Amino acid sequence: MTTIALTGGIASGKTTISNRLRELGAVIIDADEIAREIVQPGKRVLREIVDRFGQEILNDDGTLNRKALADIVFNDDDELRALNDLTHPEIRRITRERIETTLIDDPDAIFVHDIPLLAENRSNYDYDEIWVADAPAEVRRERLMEDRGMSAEEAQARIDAQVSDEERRMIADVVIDTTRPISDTIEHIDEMFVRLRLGDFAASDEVSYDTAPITVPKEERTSED
Ligand SMILES: CC(C)(COP(=O)(O)OP(=O)(O)OC[C@H]1O[C@@H](n2cnc3c(N)ncnc32)[C@H](O)[C@@H]1O)[C@@H](O)C(=O)NCCC(=O)NCCS
Ligand SMILES: Nc1ncnc2c1ncn2[C@@H]1O[C@H](COP(=O)(O)OP(=O)(O)OP(=O)(O)O)[C@@H](O)[C@H]1O
Repeated sequence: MTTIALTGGIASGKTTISNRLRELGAVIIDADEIAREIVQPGKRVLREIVDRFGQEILNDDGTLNRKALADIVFNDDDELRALNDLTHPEIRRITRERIETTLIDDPDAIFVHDIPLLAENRSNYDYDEIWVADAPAEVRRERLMEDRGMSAEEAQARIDAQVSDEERRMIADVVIDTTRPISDTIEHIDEMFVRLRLGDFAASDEVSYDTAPITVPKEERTSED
């Protein structure tokens, strides 16, 4: 088994990269997808979220009103922590379960764990390599406004809820520059996948996840963050 963590700030290009890796034969475990599954109507985690945040975060049909919840949690660190405490243990449990099930069927699988909050949570997984999709916050803010119809304030609030680009790069074994044309990024991914198949890992002893800081206070971030 080979395990790769694919992380990056919001709108950094992770999904574009993981779609290509799936085409190449990797098994993708997508944390955002699992996070959506656990808040479907009838699930325990959704009930707990309603108990904590109130009926206002539900749509009329009983599904989660994602924008209403996003407006609350991405503007208040305590509320975000409360949501994370309700969702992250279950996301971690399902992730482990998926890895174990896949391993039974395919012990040689190349796993790619698409995990946006790896640096934030210092998630305790043992990866062969950590790949970071990297684009400056300004570029990602524009993408969120253009592609996802967010206001500048909404986009900035999401970016501010995450660690800086610099902190993410500190835990990287491989940095993937996603400001380049997508075809260049795909070519880079294809080359790295060949390397993985050969079992030739880029992990450097000098990159130590354990010594990376967890956050840089907002006021100390540089404009490139
Ligand atoms: C608040 C919610 C409902 C907003 O939903 P929405 O559809 O607008 O966003 P979506 O889930 O598609 O996430 C998009 C991106 O937002 C960022 N993001 C999401 N949750 C968080 C969080 N808790 N902290 C920081 N960034 C986050 C990530 O970069 C993610 O890729 C949703 O993000 C959520 O339930 N978050 C808590 C679960 C979680 O932490 N998910 C992240 C992966 S583990
Ligand atoms: N070189 C590139 N590599 C990857 N994505 C790129 C590149 N250039 C532009 N993009 C664009 O960046 C946008 C964000 O990409 P994507 O949806 O893959 O990000 P993401 O990290 O999965 O987002 P989220 O954090 O919301 O899950 C997409 O519109 C994608 O087309």
